[in-house]
Amino acid sequence: MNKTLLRLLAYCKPYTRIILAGLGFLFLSALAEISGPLLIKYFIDTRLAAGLWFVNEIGLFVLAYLSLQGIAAFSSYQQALLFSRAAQAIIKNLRQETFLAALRLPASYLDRHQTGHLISTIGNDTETLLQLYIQVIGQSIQKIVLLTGILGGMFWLNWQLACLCGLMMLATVVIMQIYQRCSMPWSRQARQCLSDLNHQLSETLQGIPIIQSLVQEKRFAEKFAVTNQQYLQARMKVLQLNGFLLRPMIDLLYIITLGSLLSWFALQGTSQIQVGVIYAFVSYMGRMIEPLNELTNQLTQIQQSLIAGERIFNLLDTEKEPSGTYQQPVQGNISFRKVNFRYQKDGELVLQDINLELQRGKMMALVGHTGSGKSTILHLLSRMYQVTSGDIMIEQHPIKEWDLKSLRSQIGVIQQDPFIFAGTVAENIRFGRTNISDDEIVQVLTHVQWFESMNPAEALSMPLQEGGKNLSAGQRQLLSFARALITHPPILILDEATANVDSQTEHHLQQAIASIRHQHAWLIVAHRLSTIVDADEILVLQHGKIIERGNHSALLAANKHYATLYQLQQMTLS
Ligand SMILES: Nc1ncnc2c1ncn2[C@@H]1O[C@H](COP(=O)(O)OP(=O)(O)OP(=O)(O)O)[C@@H](O)[C@H]1O
Repeated sequence: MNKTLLRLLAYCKPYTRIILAGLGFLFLSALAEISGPLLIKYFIDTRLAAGLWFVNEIGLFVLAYLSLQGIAAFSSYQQALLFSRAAQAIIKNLRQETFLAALRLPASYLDRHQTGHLISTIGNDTETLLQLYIQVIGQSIQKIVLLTGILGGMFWLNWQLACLCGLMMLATVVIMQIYQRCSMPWSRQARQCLSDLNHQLSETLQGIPIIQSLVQEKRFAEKFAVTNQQYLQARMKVLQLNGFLLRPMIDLLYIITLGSLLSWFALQGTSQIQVGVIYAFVSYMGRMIEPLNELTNQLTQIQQSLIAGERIFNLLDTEKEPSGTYQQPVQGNISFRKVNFRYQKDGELVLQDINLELQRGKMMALVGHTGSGKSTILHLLSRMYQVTSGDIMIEQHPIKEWDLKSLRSQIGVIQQDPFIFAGTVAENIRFGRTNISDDEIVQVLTHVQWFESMNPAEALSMPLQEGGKNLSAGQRQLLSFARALITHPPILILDEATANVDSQTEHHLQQAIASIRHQHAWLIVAHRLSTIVDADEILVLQHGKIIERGNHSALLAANKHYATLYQLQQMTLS
């Protein structure tokens, strides 16, 4: 059996009871369906053909037949209900598992995969699987049981004719296999197109302001239309294969079998074959075509689900970020030893031979041209990526041996463009850390000068829109400062953290930083050199290498790269 299918079926385990109850109803429904024609056959052969008409008996036969139909309908409804219940619960678990897996994806994975594709997997693919659980577990089993029962009933009536019908079913399975082979690539393409559509949608929605300001709506609409068309073509191809190959072939088989049966009956004459048998066979053939048709219809759906399952398992099987077990309160002692790093395995080295030492109470600044590798050093320290070679030591312990959660909770990161979640200011600062009190939040907001721009009484409960759209870029940075500072992490990483605030606010922030400077180890990236002149050490980076190091006055005295950069900025300012 298909590996993905087996793995998907394993998710049914916690719901074995519900599924078994569903199976019970399913067998009952199939039994009732199969018994109907046998009852009529018995009535025709033993009563009708023999001319025995007893009104009481006819009433009993009618009642029995109607009861069988009632049982079949009720059981069928119950089994559908039970299987749907199990399926919904399984999908809920699977969606949660996929979301959790997405939350733990390493940064390197996110670099290589588009967000829209992930949304598609968590949203669309799990929903597609719902059909698999309802149809495979529920309806397909029901149809297969029903077909097997019908075939059994046929064998009991006449084995030669039953063989003929069995051959028809065998031929149907072969046709289904061929169909599956032919349509699988198109089904796969359809899912990929759907995923691409989601990706384009998410990217476009995020970029609407820039698209509108550069008047690029038409180009984006055309790009979307191309993928949309490809999706339609792939879906149509599957439908065409279904309509032109699968359905006609099965219908043809059915007609041939039915024709053969009728010819057989005509040749044999009613003397040799009871009329009841003829009725039962024709009735069974009629009942056979419906589940066969439904099975073929479900085949496309099942195929889509298997592809969706493959995509979900690819996400679930993605290697998690490796984490060590070492845990200890961090003091703020950091060292980089001969660190080399590349983002992609076969990519260029982005950092080469990086050596640095930083202690609590000290401030180190990284400066250099755009793309010189400053942010990458910060990413490595917060263990978003692993070094290619060399070592990063925290408290004399290799960073790879640290427990990731413990390490990250002791590092505060303040970014240039921090992400703000929809919620209140207080919720964004607290960020799930329930031990933080409102007073502490007010304290930290005062510290970062937040109340300069907002009334303290309203600030905490102020609702923030998704991405902090109702805040200025500077306010978002202040909020990010508050979020990082509130837990007093021993290590603080600032990546262009004051780039968006005005000079006065920046001055206040500098004062705030100065007042707590001795409590943390600071690693700061700044383009505005005026903000880092009092750093204990400044590293100047170029093409991933440290080309100069020293404090501000030493670097000015050296009159090299840093001095030129500084003088250029001073000239621009004046
Ligand atoms: N996720 C990534 N995948 C691949 N390459 C990356 C990735 N992030 C950065 N790079 C590359 O690594 C190099 C260093 O980037 P980095 O962001 O560290 O530079 P930076 O000095 O911080 O630049 P800036 O001052 O513009 O922020 C650049 O060439 C960049 O293209």
